[in-house]
Amino acid sequence: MSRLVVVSNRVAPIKAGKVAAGGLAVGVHDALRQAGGIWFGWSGDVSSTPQTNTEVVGNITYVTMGLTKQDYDQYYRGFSNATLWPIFHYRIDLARYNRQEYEGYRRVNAMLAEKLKPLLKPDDIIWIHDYHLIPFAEACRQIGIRNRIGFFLHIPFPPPEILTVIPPHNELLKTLCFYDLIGFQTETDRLAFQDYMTREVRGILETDGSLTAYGQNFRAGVYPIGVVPDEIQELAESYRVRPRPQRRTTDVARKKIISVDRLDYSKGLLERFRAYEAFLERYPEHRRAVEFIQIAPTSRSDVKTYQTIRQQLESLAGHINGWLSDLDWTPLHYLNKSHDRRALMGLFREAEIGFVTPLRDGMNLVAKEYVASQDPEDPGVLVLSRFAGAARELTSALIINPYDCIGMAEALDRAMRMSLTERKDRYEHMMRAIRAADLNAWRDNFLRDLRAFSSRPRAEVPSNPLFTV
Ligand SMILES: O=P(O)(O)OC[C@H]1O[C@H](O[C@H]2O[C@H](CO)[C@@H](O)[C@H](O)[C@H]2O)[C@H](O)[C@@H](O)[C@@H]1O
Ligand SMILES: O=c1ccn([C@@H]2O[C@H](COP(=O)(O)OP(=O)(O)O)[C@@H](O)[C@H]2O)c(=O)[nH]1
Repeated sequence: MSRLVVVSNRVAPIKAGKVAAGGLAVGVHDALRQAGGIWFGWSGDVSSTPQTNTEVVGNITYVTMGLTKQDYDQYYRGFSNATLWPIFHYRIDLARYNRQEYEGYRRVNAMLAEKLKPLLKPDDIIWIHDYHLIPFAEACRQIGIRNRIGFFLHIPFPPPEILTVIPPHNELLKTLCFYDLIGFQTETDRLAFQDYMTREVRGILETDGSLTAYGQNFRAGVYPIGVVPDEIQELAESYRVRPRPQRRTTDVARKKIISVDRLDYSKGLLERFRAYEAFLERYPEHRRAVEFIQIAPTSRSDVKTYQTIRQQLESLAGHINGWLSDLDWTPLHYLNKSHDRRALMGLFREAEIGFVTPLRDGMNLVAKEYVASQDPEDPGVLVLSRFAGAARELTSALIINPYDCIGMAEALDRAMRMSLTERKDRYEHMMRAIRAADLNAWRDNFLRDLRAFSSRPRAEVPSNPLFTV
């Protein structure tokens, strides 16, 4: 069997016990642990003399490299997270474009491809992850790498009307055509991509389902990322059996609502806080009977839009607690610290309601983790945004629209009152969906299709001196 080489901007922490907040790191790590191979990407270090580091842990060889400050600013902070991220999450209002940043993004992709080349064997399968690395395959082809290369987009793919806001959208999307297989989280994302390729650049949808555009023939498919439900169950249970601090006899048993997200404007945190406030206003009978725990580790905190949302959240959390708290009741616990997986799964199991309300999200693994952590005999209720990729599979959650504040408040009230029978019915239905599309299925289906779509002669790739290192 050919070796798997994974390339992603973010590589999960190599040291055991360190927290990887972010679905890509969690999902890819689990997938590589099964198959073994190389994981190649950014170390997270920024310095004037970037180092390459190789470390072997079990069956995974981690090859990570630092970035210069200029590369980091242009490639990661700039084009990836201030242009692509907001636009791919339908937030044109938060996006900006800078031509130097785009050139830096292309340059870093070319540099990474050069660094990867000497590590490759001819029959390696290369699996590239996410929006930071859209031009990676083209950069590989330009330097003569002939291996099969697949790409998985973890975030949504916007409709052409939104995508074309990116000034070099044509040039950028052309580079995607150098992959053999392109994977999306949902059918909506795949269709938006197909729409762009056929309407915008007059690509052809072939009778075998493949696409031809810019002289390249490639495939696009849907591979929803999943979790490993049994492992999550075990983590959640083992957390619960740990001794708990003695409760005071006067302590009230309160229901818990839990949310866990990177602190990102795409996650709908402001709307969620406002909905919780509306819920306590409209249903005063629930006051003191509930507490909301929001875990939101800071993310990309040197990008302006992330600093703004953080300030807004601090102010709103202070406002809610200021007007509602009592000496013996804090309605909202807002924590910026990241937590390890065991603790999170334990907290999910203890919470009666999982409140997952992104404005737009590729998948949202937290939604699946919340369900998989539950006690099957007494499961909690998932309240889930229709705009999370996970809503396509978890149709038995209480589906809400995160732009509808009162609708979310009503869903919380319904979740608080839901009977055990209904909770179990919904839980069992969701668990069937989670098991049917678990993490192994995600990895196996993608790699099966990539292997099946065998290498074939490709059109010549003219090398572009601007992006050659
Ligand atoms: O690497 P960072 O800039 O710190 O950000 C963390 C990751 O965030 C995004 O995760 C996405 O992938 C998840 C798993 O497929 C998916 O459930 C979620 O909806 C996405 O937002 C990002 O796509 C990753 O590249 C980042 O590493
Ligand atoms: O303090 C934290 C916060 C989050 N996570 C994990 O980070 C992932 C977040 O993935 P998701 O798909 O929900 O969103 P993303 O952050 O990738 O956009 C999930 O596996 C969480 O359990 C974690 O381990 N510790």
